[in-house]
Amino acid sequence: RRTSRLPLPPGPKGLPFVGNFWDIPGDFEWITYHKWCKAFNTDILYLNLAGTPLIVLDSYEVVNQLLEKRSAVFSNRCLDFVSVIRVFLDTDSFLSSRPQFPMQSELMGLDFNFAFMDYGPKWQKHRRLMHQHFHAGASRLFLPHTLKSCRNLLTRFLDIPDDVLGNLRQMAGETIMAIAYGIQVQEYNDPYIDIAEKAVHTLLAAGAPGKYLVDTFPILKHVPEWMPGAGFQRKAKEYKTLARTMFALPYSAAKQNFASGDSPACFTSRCLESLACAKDKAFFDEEVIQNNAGAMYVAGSDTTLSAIASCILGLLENPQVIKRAQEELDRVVKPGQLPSFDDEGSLPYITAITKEALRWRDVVPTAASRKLLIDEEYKGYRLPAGSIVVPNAWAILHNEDIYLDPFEFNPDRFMTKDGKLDQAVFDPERACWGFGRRICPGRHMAFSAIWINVASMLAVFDIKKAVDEAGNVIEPSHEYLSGLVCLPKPYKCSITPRSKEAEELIRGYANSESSQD
Ligand code: HEM
Repeated sequence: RRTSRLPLPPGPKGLPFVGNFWDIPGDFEWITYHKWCKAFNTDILYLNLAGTPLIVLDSYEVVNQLLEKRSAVFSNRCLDFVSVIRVFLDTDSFLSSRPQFPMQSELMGLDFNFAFMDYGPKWQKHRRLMHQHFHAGASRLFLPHTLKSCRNLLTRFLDIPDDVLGNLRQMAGETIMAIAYGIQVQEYNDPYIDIAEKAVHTLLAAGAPGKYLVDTFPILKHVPEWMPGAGFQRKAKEYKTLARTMFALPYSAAKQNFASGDSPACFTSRCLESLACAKDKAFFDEEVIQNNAGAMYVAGSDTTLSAIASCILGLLENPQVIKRAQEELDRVVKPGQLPSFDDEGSLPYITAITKEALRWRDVVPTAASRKLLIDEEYKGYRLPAGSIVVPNAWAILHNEDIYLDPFEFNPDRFMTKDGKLDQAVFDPERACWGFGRRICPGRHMAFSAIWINVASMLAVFDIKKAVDEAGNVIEPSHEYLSGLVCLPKPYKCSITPRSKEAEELIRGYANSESSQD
């Protein structure tokens, strides 16, 4: 009752009925959210999406208070009757649910992807299994797969130096197919990667709140497919088939390999093995394994590709960073060898570059939205139950009070004068993987993949801006595709071996691998 008398957070005034629906841009909306926050001098913004409240959290402080430290917020009011009930009912989940958009959950039938699932026992089952295999220690068991596809990437850059995004996409797909299913994909036109790519792009396209009109006006879900303007119904049907095939096809191949005893160590084989154990049977089943493996491709392929592609863009603009990184690599990595994960502690500058890439062009700028389950209060404002809550990670990672010149790619910001990682600087990993209970469970694996690929590419390649036939430098456009995951548009650059020895090193590795196969 008390909360209902409080004012809503500030925000632009909307029109009757539609509210701010037409004010929110379809692309890069997090930039507009941040501008509004500045204009209203607030870090918590209220928008009205034709009746559905949308709340933007624009600073680390507010995100931390609401999504991470809820227990602290509650301990301030520990005698409050409602708080006590919440603790008993585990409504600690009050901001851990996802908004359910009719396009995704009902029409596309994506409830089997746990990244989109509502908080509850079903989500917990999925999350627990994923955590078991991907926490900091466990995910190290998959590093050999990550290393192998990284080294294959180096060979691809020798053979097709122009196709930056294509090569990175193949590397990311190869890594996940090996880790999730133990499948070694084909070098070109792999059927598993092809179907997964199609499905992922359609899923991510439907991921942003309000992308489809039916998300704002759910009544439209009853419009029949044949009606003019019902294109979304046909799209949804097409996506549903794609996504289901993507989840089922590689899983059944992995299961067959497991049954024939021909399965390399991977997530699926490990889970199937432990399913034989009665204790594990109680908390997961085959459906959970299949859903988790499929979610890995959806959540882990374009994200990893985007981070490395952005990193290359940052390096192209800053040749001095490449020079400093190569000096470090030449000092640490023994001649005739490629970087390995054992070198991580001795290559702080490569770690700084990886962190800067994750900060500079934040891959998931609005993390992933949440649904507020109960009326809440923050700094004297009322946050109504049912609100879509958008944590603006981009605003945190580009906050001038935290980072000097936040739009510059500058890994040196993470280094101390004596060449160590500066622990005093706000770590972008506190925002780029999301927050609280829904924080990215693949973050350890993803960080390792980005780190080893950046280290290895810099160790053996010179990376420069491309030059056209007349000798003019081709400036990369720095254009991005906006979406739940932000991806750079294809760009040109020059990636050439640093020396004859570097080329031989890459080829030598590829030859030794193929003789082992
Ligand atoms: C650069 C790479 C990556 C980035 C930037 C990234 C970022 C994120 C973010 C921001 C979220 C939303 C968190 C939230 O709601 O607060 C998320 C969720 C998720 N990520 Fe990642 N991710 C990456 C790679 C991966 C990889 C490699 C995997 C799998 C192996 C993965 C699996 C997931 C899953 C399953 C979720 C949903 C978690 C849930 O809803 O409980 N991600 N990720």
